[in-house]
Amino acid sequence: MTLTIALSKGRIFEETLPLLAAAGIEPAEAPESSRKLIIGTNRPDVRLVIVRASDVPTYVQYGAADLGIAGRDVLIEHGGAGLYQPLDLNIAKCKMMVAVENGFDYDAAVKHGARLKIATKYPQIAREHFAAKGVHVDIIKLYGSMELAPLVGLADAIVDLVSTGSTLKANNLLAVEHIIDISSRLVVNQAALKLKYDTIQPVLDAFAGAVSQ
Ligand SMILES: Nc1ncnc2c1ncn2[C@@H]1O[C@H](COP(=O)(O)OP(=O)(O)OP(=O)(O)O)[C@@H](O)[C@H]1O
Ligand SMILES: O=P(O)(O)OC[C@H]1O[C@H](OP(=O)(O)OP(=O)(O)O)[C@H](O)[C@@H]1O
Repeated sequence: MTLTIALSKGRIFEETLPLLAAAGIEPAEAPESSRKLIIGTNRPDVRLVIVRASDVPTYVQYGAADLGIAGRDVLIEHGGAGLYQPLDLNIAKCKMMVAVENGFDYDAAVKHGARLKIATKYPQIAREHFAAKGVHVDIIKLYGSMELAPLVGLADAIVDLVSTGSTLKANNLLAVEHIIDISSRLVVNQAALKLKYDTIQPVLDAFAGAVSQ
């Protein structure tokens, strides 16, 4: 039975390579240099499909891929329906943060009960965070370049991923609140796990053994 693994290009693909190697899987091509969306491997029974990071849970949910690797951010926004999440892979690590333009008094705005405009690619995470704090917000959904929003008056604050902090710094922004730690997880289609148990379980075991703490 063929095993299909959904991955996104870039950091997740790169950081997944050692885990795949531990399971005896080597991609035949690198997605960065190939236009192909289905990539074979050294194992005739394993193929990779290359999709947008935020589409990985959808492919796995509907069984178009048996396994996938997705960030906790993406999984929370997706909701996780139909997905088994057996393993935190400890890769693509970063933090979900609230950030504002330098000089904006975030604490005062929150204290005064002002209604804040929040630009983000992660509306679910943002909504839950501010609801838990009892802060009223209008969420403005963006698909990228969130850092621009406070600089041009689109939003008071952003909810975005931060790793080194250099993107915030380059745009005169300051992180004011930590929401959650993010890393990527292995996701498995629940039906596939039963039907293809003999193929999937050794891959899960190999990944678990190769996760760095
Ligand atoms: N700067 C970062 N450092 C470490 N991990 C990150 C960083 N930015 C994002 N991530 C994590 O890596 C995952 C994949 O990020 P990537 O940049 O490949 O896709 P994306 O551009 O966020 O998604 P899409 O292409 O679907 O819009 C994210 O979902 C997140 O969990
Ligand atoms: O704190 P830093 O180390 O600067 O990382 C943070 C940046 O990383 C992510 O963008 P990414 O590099 O994935 O660019 P993209 O969203 O345009 O793919 C995220 O959206 C931030 O903009």
